[in-house]
Amino acid sequence: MTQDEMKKAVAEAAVEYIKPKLNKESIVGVGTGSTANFFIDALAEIKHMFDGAVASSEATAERLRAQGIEVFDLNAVSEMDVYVDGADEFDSGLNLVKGGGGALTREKIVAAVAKEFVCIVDSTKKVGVLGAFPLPVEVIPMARSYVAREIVKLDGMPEWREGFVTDNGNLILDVHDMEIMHAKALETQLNNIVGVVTNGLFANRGADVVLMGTPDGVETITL
Ligand SMILES: O=C(CO)[C@H](O)[C@H](O)COP(=O)(O)O
Repeated sequence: MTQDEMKKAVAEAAVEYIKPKLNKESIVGVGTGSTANFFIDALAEIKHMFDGAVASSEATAERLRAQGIEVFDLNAVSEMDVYVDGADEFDSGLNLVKGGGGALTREKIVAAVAKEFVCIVDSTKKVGVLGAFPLPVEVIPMARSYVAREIVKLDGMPEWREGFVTDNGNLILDVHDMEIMHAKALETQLNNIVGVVTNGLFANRGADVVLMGTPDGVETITL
């Protein structure tokens, strides 16, 4: 099975988490990236079961609309049962590193609103210790150098993702050489640096379920 086939399999499995709409509005939170794109394709097949979606990026919003799925402003949504998104890494505690596509802040906001976060990954994303994938940190442009210096004090090696601007008009520092032993604490510590918008650690609100595509099929992992 190729990596793409594993991504497609988990995306299709995630559709099972969409509850049919009963007497209330049913809005699905949708992540960003190649695995999330497979999920959007799978969602399009069951459009009749929900009212619309909240997108975690402009790219996702465009793809949802292209599939005929209505995109809602998060401010107009008071309740969301499920958020489905990929990840760059996950560990056995269902802590995640996300933001390879630069959409981490909106992803974290939509995940925060959802009752359940279903993370869809292929087996290459499973790690013993987070941090081999450079940890993205979204920063306000004028704070870039200051935040980079503060990250160096935390033993990280920040690299400016030059030329990339987030959907929020900010910049990304990718932090290399972090062996993340205390994900929750580091997530908070990075967020406390003035000028940081958010960082790609999803530990204080990690995934509730990870669906992992393997060559033998989809594994469901919960705590
Ligand atoms: O966090 C993300 C985007 O900001 C993605 O979920 C993450 O990068 C995984 O992407 P892919 O599904 O393409 O491997």
